[in-house]
Amino acid sequence: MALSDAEKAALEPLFGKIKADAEKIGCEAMESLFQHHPDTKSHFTHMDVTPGSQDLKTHGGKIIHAINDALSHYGNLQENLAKLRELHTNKLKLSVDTIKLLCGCLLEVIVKHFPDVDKSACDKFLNEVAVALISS
Ligand code: HEM
Repeated sequence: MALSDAEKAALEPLFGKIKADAEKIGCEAMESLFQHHPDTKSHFTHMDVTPGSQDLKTHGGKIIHAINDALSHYGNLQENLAKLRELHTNKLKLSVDTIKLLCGCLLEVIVKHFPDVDKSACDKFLNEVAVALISS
C-alpha cells in the first residue's frame, strides 16, 4: 500500500538525516545483513566484507542514496528504480525476499539511530522499494 501524504512528510526529514550519515548507516545495515544472513555474502565475493571496511561504507552509501532518491521521486518510484530493478532482477537474480532481508536490517539500524522514527511508515516504504527492485 502506498504511503499517505502524512507518512511521506514524516519520512522526508528522517531520510535527510540518514543521508547525512549515509556511509555509516548503510555500512551498519550491510554488516547486520551479513551477520544475520551469512549466505548473502556470496553476492559480494568481490568486496571486502569485513565489518567497517571501505567497500561496505561505499556500497552502503550507494544504497542509502538510492533509497533517499526513491523517496524524493516517490510519485515515480517504478521509473526511478528501473535501472536498479534491471540489475537486481536480471543480472544479480535476487528475489524480493532476499531484498527484504536488507530492508529489515536497515530498519533495525534506523530505529537504533533514530528511535523516534515512524517505524510503520518506514517499514512500509522500504517494502515498497524492495518490491520495486524486483520485477515479477
Ligand atoms: C533496499 C535494498 C537494496 C537497495 C536500495 C540496493 C541498491 C543498490 C545500489 C544503489 C547498487 C549500486 C548500483 C551501481 O553501482 O550502479 C547496488 C548494487 C548491488 N547490489 Fe543492491 N540494493 C539492495 C539490496 C541488495 C541485496 C539484498 C543484495 C544481495 C544480497 C544486493 C546485491 C547487490 C550487488 C551484488 C550489487 C553490485 C555491487 C557491485 O559490484 O558494485 N543488493 N545495489
